[in-house]
Amino acid sequence: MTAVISEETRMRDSICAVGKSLFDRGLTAGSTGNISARLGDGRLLMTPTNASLGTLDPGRLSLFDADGTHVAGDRPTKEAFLHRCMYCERLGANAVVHLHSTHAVAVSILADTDPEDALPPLTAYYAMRVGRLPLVPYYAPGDEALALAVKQEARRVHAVLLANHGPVVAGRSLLDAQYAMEELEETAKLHLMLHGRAVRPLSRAEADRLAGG
Ligand SMILES: O=C(CO)COP(=O)(O)O
Ligand SMILES: [Zn+2]
Repeated sequence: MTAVISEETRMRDSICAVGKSLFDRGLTAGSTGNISARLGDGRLLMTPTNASLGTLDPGRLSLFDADGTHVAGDRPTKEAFLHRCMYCERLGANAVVHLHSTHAVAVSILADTDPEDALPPLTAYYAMRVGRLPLVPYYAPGDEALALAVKQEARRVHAVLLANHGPVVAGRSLLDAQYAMEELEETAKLHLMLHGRAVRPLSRAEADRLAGG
Protein backbone atom coordinates (compact mmCIF):
# COMPACT_ATOMS: atom_id res chain seq x y z
CA MET A 1 0.00 0.00 0.00
CA THR A 2 1.36 3.45 -0.87
CA ALA A 3 1.02 6.10 1.81
CA VAL A 4 -0.64 9.33 0.64
CA ILE A 5 1.29 12.34 1.92
CA SER A 6 -1.00 15.36 2.26
CA GLU A 7 -0.18 18.80 0.87
CA GLU A 8 -0.08 20.05 4.47
CA THR A 9 2.44 17.44 5.59
CA ARG A 10 4.62 18.09 2.58
CA MET A 11 4.49 21.86 3.17
CA ARG A 12 5.34 21.47 6.86
CA ASP A 13 8.45 19.50 5.87
CA SER A 14 9.37 22.01 3.13
CA ILE A 15 9.15 25.00 5.51
CA CYS A 16 11.46 23.27 8.00
CA ALA A 17 13.90 22.21 5.25
CA VAL A 18 14.03 25.73 3.75
CA GLY A 19 14.41 27.27 7.22
CA LYS A 20 17.32 24.97 8.03
CA SER A 21 18.99 25.60 4.68
CA LEU A 22 18.75 29.40 5.11
CA PHE A 23 19.89 29.28 8.73
CA ASP A 24 22.79 26.91 8.07
CA ARG A 25 24.12 29.26 5.39
CA GLY A 26 24.05 32.18 7.83
CA LEU A 27 21.20 34.00 6.08
CA THR A 28 19.51 34.79 9.39
CA ALA A 29 20.78 34.37 12.96
CA GLY A 30 19.43 33.48 16.40
CA SER A 31 15.63 33.37 16.43
CA THR A 32 15.25 35.97 13.67
CA GLY A 33 13.28 35.54 10.46
CA ASN A 34 10.01 33.78 9.73
CA ILE A 35 8.43 31.76 6.93
CA SER A 36 4.82 31.12 5.92
CA ALA A 37 3.03 29.21 3.17
CA ARG A 38 -0.56 29.22 1.90
CA LEU A 39 -2.22 25.84 1.35
CA GLY A 40 -4.61 25.19 -1.54
CA ASP A 41 -7.67 25.63 0.72
CA GLY A 42 -6.50 29.04 1.99
CA ARG A 43 -5.10 27.88 5.34
CA LEU A 44 -1.71 29.30 6.33
CA LEU A 45 1.26 27.59 7.96
CA MET A 46 3.72 29.89 9.79
CA THR A 47 6.84 29.52 11.84
CA PRO A 48 6.32 30.02 15.59
CA THR A 49 7.62 33.09 17.43
CA ASN A 50 11.10 32.91 18.98
CA ALA A 51 11.96 29.78 17.00
CA SER A 52 15.30 29.33 15.25
CA LEU A 53 14.78 28.66 11.55
CA GLY A 54 17.57 26.09 11.93
CA THR A 55 15.65 23.79 14.28
CA LEU A 56 11.97 24.03 13.29
CA ASP A 57 9.67 21.14 14.22
CA PRO A 58 7.12 20.36 11.46
CA GLY A 59 4.54 19.28 14.04
CA ARG A 60 4.73 22.58 15.95
CA LEU A 61 4.30 25.08 13.08
CA SER A 62 1.41 27.52 13.62
CA LEU A 63 -1.69 26.79 11.55
CA PHE A 64 -4.29 29.43 10.62
CA ASP A 65 -7.66 28.63 9.07
CA ALA A 66 -8.72 30.40 5.87
CA ASP A 67 -10.31 33.19 7.95
CA GLY A 68 -7.00 33.96 9.65
CA THR A 69 -7.76 32.36 13.04
CA HIS A 70 -4.84 30.57 14.72
CA VAL A 71 -6.19 27.05 15.15
CA ALA A 72 -3.20 24.81 15.97
CA GLY A 73 0.50 24.71 16.75
CA ASP A 74 2.76 27.01 18.74
CA ARG A 75 2.21 30.77 19.13
CA PRO A 76 2.83 32.28 15.67
CA THR A 77 5.56 34.69 14.62
CA LYS A 78 5.00 38.27 15.76
CA GLU A 79 4.99 39.16 12.03
CA ALA A 80 1.89 36.99 11.37
CA PHE A 81 -0.20 40.04 10.44
CA LEU A 82 2.52 41.23 8.04
CA HIS A 83 2.54 37.82 6.31
CA ARG A 84 -1.25 37.93 6.07
CA CYS A 85 -1.10 41.44 4.58
CA MET A 86 1.21 40.10 1.84
CA TYR A 87 -1.22 37.29 0.93
CA CYS A 88 -4.13 39.69 1.05
CA GLU A 89 -2.56 41.99 -1.56
CA ARG A 90 -0.85 39.31 -3.69
CA LEU A 91 -3.38 36.69 -4.68
CA GLY A 92 -0.78 34.70 -6.63
CA ALA A 93 1.58 34.45 -3.65
CA ASN A 94 1.73 31.13 -1.80
CA ALA A 95 4.79 31.73 0.39
CA VAL A 96 6.44 34.60 2.29
CA VAL A 97 9.98 34.62 3.68
CA HIS A 98 11.40 37.28 6.03
CA LEU A 99 15.07 37.23 7.08
CA HIS A 100 17.65 39.41 8.80
CA SER A 101 20.30 38.62 6.17
CA THR A 102 23.40 40.70 6.91
CA HIS A 103 24.04 42.50 3.61
CA ALA A 104 20.39 43.36 3.00
CA VAL A 105 20.13 44.65 6.58
CA ALA A 106 23.25 46.79 5.99
CA VAL A 107 21.63 48.34 2.90
CA SER A 108 18.47 48.98 4.96
CA ILE A 109 20.57 51.09 7.37
CA LEU A 110 22.63 53.16 4.89
CA ALA A 111 21.54 56.81 4.88
CA ASP A 112 21.80 57.13 1.09
CA THR A 113 19.66 54.09 0.20
CA ASP A 114 16.93 55.11 -2.29
CA PRO A 115 13.58 54.56 -0.51
CA GLU A 116 11.86 53.96 -3.88
CA ASP A 117 14.26 51.18 -4.89
CA ALA A 118 16.91 50.07 -2.40
CA LEU A 119 19.16 48.17 -4.83
CA PRO A 120 20.18 48.74 -8.46
CA PRO A 121 19.53 45.92 -10.99
CA LEU A 122 23.17 44.75 -10.95
CA THR A 123 22.48 41.33 -12.49
CA ALA A 124 19.89 39.64 -14.69
CA TYR A 125 18.82 37.21 -11.96
CA TYR A 126 18.22 40.06 -9.53
CA ALA A 127 16.00 41.78 -12.11
CA MET A 128 14.19 38.49 -12.83
CA ARG A 129 13.54 37.37 -9.28
CA VAL A 130 13.33 40.58 -7.26
CA GLY A 131 12.68 43.68 -9.39
CA ARG A 132 11.89 46.92 -7.58
CA LEU A 133 12.63 46.89 -3.83
CA PRO A 134 11.01 49.73 -1.86
CA LEU A 135 12.41 50.61 1.56
CA VAL A 136 9.62 50.55 4.17
CA PRO A 137 10.16 53.15 6.95
CA TYR A 138 11.25 51.86 10.36
CA TYR A 139 8.65 50.47 12.78
CA ALA A 140 9.33 48.01 15.59
CA PRO A 141 9.19 44.30 14.73
CA GLY A 142 5.62 43.01 15.03
CA ASP A 143 4.10 46.52 14.96
CA GLU A 144 0.78 46.55 13.09
CA ALA A 145 1.87 49.81 11.45
CA LEU A 146 4.82 47.95 9.91
CA ALA A 147 2.46 45.36 8.40
CA LEU A 148 0.19 48.09 7.03
CA ALA A 149 3.15 49.92 5.47
CA VAL A 150 4.22 46.65 3.80
CA LYS A 151 0.64 46.04 2.64
CA GLN A 152 0.65 49.36 0.83
CA GLU A 153 3.77 48.44 -1.15
CA ALA A 154 2.68 44.82 -1.73
CA ARG A 155 0.05 45.98 -4.20
CA ARG A 156 2.86 46.76 -6.66
CA VAL A 157 5.89 44.65 -5.64
CA HIS A 158 6.58 41.21 -4.17
CA ALA A 159 9.76 42.20 -2.26
CA VAL A 160 10.33 44.98 0.27
CA LEU A 161 13.19 45.99 2.56
CA LEU A 162 12.26 47.00 6.12
CA ALA A 163 14.45 49.89 7.32
CA ASN A 164 16.96 48.89 10.04
CA HIS A 165 15.48 45.40 9.99
CA GLY A 166 15.56 43.19 6.85
CA PRO A 167 13.90 41.92 3.66
CA VAL A 168 10.46 40.35 3.10
CA VAL A 169 9.76 38.43 -0.10
CA ALA A 170 6.59 36.76 -1.42
CA GLY A 171 6.66 34.03 -4.09
CA ARG A 172 4.32 31.85 -6.12
CA SER A 173 5.89 28.92 -4.29
CA LEU A 174 8.17 28.54 -1.28
CA LEU A 175 11.05 27.78 -3.63
CA ASP A 176 10.34 30.97 -5.62
CA ALA A 177 10.37 33.03 -2.41
CA GLN A 178 13.60 31.35 -1.28
CA TYR A 179 15.33 31.96 -4.62
CA ALA A 180 14.22 35.60 -4.70
CA MET A 181 15.49 36.09 -1.15
CA GLU A 182 18.88 34.58 -2.05
CA GLU A 183 19.21 36.86 -5.10
CA LEU A 184 18.29 39.86 -2.95
CA GLU A 185 20.97 39.05 -0.37
CA GLU A 186 23.64 38.34 -3.03
CA THR A 187 22.86 41.62 -4.78
CA ALA A 188 23.02 43.53 -1.49
CA LYS A 189 26.46 41.96 -0.95
CA LEU A 190 27.62 42.95 -4.46
CA HIS A 191 26.25 46.46 -3.97
CA LEU A 192 28.31 46.89 -0.78
CA MET A 193 31.42 45.28 -2.35
CA LEU A 194 31.23 47.67 -5.26
CA HIS A 195 30.73 50.75 -3.09
CA GLY A 196 32.85 53.62 -4.37
CA ARG A 197 33.50 51.94 -7.76
CA ALA A 198 31.92 53.05 -11.01
CA VAL A 199 29.27 50.43 -11.85
CA ARG A 200 27.21 49.67 -14.94
CA PRO A 201 23.88 48.18 -13.78
CA LEU A 202 21.31 46.88 -16.28
CA SER A 203 19.35 49.64 -17.95
CA ARG A 204 15.80 50.19 -16.73
CA ALA A 205 14.52 48.77 -20.03
CA GLU A 206 16.68 45.63 -19.71
CA ALA A 207 15.61 45.13 -16.10
CA ASP A 208 11.92 45.60 -16.96
CA ARG A 209 12.19 43.06 -19.78
CA LEU A 210 13.46 40.45 -17.34
CA ALA A 211 11.02 41.24 -14.49
CA GLY A 212 8.80 38.36 -13.42
CA GLY A 213 10.88 35.80 -15.33
O1 LIG B 1 12.31 38.46 12.58
C1 LIG B 1 11.54 38.50 13.52
C2 LIG B 1 10.72 39.69 13.84
O2 LIG B 1 10.79 40.62 12.80
C3 LIG B 1 11.41 37.29 14.40
O3 LIG B 1 10.21 37.31 15.11
P1 LIG B 1 9.46 35.97 15.47
O4 LIG B 1 10.41 35.13 16.31
O5 LIG B 1 8.23 36.38 16.24
O6 LIG B 1 9.14 35.27 14.16
ZN1 LIG C 1 12.46 40.46 11.57
